[in-house]
Amino acid sequence: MADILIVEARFYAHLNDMLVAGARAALEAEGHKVEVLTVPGALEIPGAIALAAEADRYDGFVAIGVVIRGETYHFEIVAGESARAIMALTMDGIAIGNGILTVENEAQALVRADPAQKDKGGEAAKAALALLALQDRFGR
Ligand SMILES: Nc1c(NC[C@H](O)[C@H](O)[C@H](O)CO)[nH]c(=O)[nH]c1=O
Ligand SMILES: CC(=O)[C@@H](O)COP(=O)(O)O
Repeated sequence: MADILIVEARFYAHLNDMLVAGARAALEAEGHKVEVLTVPGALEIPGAIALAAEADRYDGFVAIGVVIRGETYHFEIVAGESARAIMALTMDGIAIGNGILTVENEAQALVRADPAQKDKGGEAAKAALALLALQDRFGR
């Protein structure tokens, strides 16, 4: 049994609820313990994971959020920098599944967030578990 922290950016609450539900279901189906930490936006997710990882209480993390393209370059910053920083933490050996959607519109997000459709929250949770299994395999 692993202790997993879901870090969710509640920028689009109704979409996040679906993503978190999918992630939680995938983790609890395999008997893992789940906590949820909420931050304002996707840009805060990597910093929150870095802080939580220092506390040494969690085996792995699932990043949950939705970034929808607006009118300005802000989309590129939020989508790209959150992914870049999560990847940097992953390369430091922290098991993170990235479930931050980066989409053109809400319709794309709905299909991907819905656990009964593309279930990207559940997919991210399974990715975190896959990295944890690799840590076990390689003795980290
Ligand atoms: N536009 C979106 C944001 N923007 C907010 C940033 O993530 C951040 O909270 C702010 O710049 C303060 O540091 N966040 C999302 O999660 N989704 C968006 O579409
Ligand atoms: C992440 C975004 O692109 C969006 O929320 C910001 O919208 P805008 O570029 O229209 O300010």
